[in-house]
Amino acid sequence: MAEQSHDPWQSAMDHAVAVARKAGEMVRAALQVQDKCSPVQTKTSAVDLVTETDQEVERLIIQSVKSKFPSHSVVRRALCAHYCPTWIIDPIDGTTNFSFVVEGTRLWACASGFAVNQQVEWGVVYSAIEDKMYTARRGRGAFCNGRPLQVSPQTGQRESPYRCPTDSSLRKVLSLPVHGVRGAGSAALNMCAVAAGFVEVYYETGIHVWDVAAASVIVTEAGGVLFDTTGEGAVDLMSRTIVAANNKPSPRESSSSWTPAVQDNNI
Ligand SMILES: O=P([O-])([O-])O[C@@H]1[C@@H](O)[C@H](O)[C@@H](O)[C@H](O)[C@@H]1O
Ligand SMILES: [Mg+2]
Repeated sequence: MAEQSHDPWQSAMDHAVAVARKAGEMVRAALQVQDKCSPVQTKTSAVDLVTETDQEVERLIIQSVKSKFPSHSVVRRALCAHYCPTWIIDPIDGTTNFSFVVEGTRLWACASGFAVNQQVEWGVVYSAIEDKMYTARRGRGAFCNGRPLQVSPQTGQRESPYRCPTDSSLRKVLSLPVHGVRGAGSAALNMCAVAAGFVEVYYETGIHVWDVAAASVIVTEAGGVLFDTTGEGAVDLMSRTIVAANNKPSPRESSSSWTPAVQDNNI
C-alpha cells in the first residue's frame, strides 16, 4: 500500500504499533527456543549483546517499513541529520534480560522512534510479556494501551528508610537521598515507568540513541522532562547520557526534591 498523504506520520505510527505486536509475538515465541536467545557474534557484540531474535526482528521491521514507506530510513545508529523521516529501532531493548531469561524477565520491549529533522515525532514501545503498548505522538499525549499517561506529581522526598547507595557517580549527578535504586534493564521501559508515574527519575550513561528515542517522546508527552546528566542542558539523544524525570528541580531544590529510581549500568 502506498504512503498516506493526509497524515503520513500518523499512518507510520499506526504501522509501528502493528509491527511491534508482531515483533513481540516473535520474541515471546523465541523464548522457548534456546538457540534463538543465545548471543551471536557480531562486529559490535563485545559491547552490544545481539541474539538471532534481535536480528530477525530487525529484519521484520526493516522489510515492513521499506515496503510500506519506501521513502523512510530505518537506523539503529543515528538520529538522521537531514530532513529524511527516519525510524530509529531497537528490535529488543533489554536483550540481556531476554537472552539470559532472567527470572521475572518482563523487562524487554520492542521500540521504534520516528524522527524528522532531528525531532522525534512519535514513539512506540511494546512490552509483549505484559501486553503493554506505550505510544506517544508529539503534541498529542502519551498512552499505555490507549489510557493517557501522566508523570508522578511527586516533588518532595518520600518518607523512606532507604538511602542512596554510596556510589559517588550517582551522588554527584543527583545529590540526593533516594527512596530506592533499581537497575533492572530496558531503558525504554524504565523511561515508560517515568511516563506512567511509577518512578520519578531514570538516569543512565552509556546509553544509545536507539535505546531512548522512542521513549523520549513518551516521557515528554506524559508531562516529564529530559535533560543531560549535568542537570543544566537540554538532552542530546546522541550524547549517550540521559535523565528522564517527572520534573526538573531548580538548583536550589535539587538537594532534596526528588525520589529517583535510577539505572546506572555503565559507569
Ligand atoms: O542492548 P539493548 O538490550 O537493546 O539495550 C540495553 C538497555 O535496555 C539497558 O537498559 C541498558 O542498560 C543497556 O545500556 C542497553 O542499551
Ligand atoms: Mg536497547
